[in-house]
Amino acid sequence: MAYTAKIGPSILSSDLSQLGRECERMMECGADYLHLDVMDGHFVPNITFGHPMVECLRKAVGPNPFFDMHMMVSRPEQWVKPMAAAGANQYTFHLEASTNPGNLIKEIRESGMKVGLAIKPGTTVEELAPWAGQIDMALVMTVEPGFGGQTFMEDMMPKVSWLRSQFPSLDIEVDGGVGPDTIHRCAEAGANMIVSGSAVVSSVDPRSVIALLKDVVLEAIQKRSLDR
Ligand SMILES: O=C(CO)[C@H](O)[C@H](O)COP(=O)(O)O
Repeated sequence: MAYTAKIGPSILSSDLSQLGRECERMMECGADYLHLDVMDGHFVPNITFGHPMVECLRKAVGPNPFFDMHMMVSRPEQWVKPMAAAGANQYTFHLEASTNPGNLIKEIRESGMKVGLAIKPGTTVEELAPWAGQIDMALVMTVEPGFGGQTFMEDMMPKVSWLRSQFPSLDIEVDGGVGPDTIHRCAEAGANMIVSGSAVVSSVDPRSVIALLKDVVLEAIQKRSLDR
């Protein structure tokens, strides 16, 4: 099995005036990567930040933390080069926002970033499937994108199970309402990259929450490999 368990806190729910420090805090608490939510107020009804902020963050936290950019934007092709220059490591765009996913995947790769492809709850996994062989990661949204702190949509889990059965070595990420109460369902379905916002960032003990999430996913991966 090529994939492993990785926990990526979403810093959307953190104190945005202290973003650099919050990112460092998450890494010190055992995060494997950082999930950065870019929202343009058009693709989703909320605005966060863009590449100038990512560039500042990169300078603040140094070269190591892996920046997984979740691009909730209407024109994802517009921000590939600026995000690569700002220090992003992975560029995850929404299938719903792209007119030419094949071309965009190529552009992201050429700019030196890994490629993620996200689907909203209303998009079927079969629509993502034609691109799965060309991407590094599939993101199955487990809330409607736009806001942190929403309720986990368990009915998205068949999408994750299907992807895992069809693409055994693909990184599969879940995002939205994931925490200690919902991680078991994600892990059983086959997700290995876990975005968790409020459950980690607002916890009094983020280190323990990250460790718990990771243990559950590692256990599920181990079980799957024994069952094969
Ligand atoms: O993409 C997102 C919202 O669109 C966030 O990453 C997500 O909601 C994480 O926050 P929480 O774990 O609190 O739901």
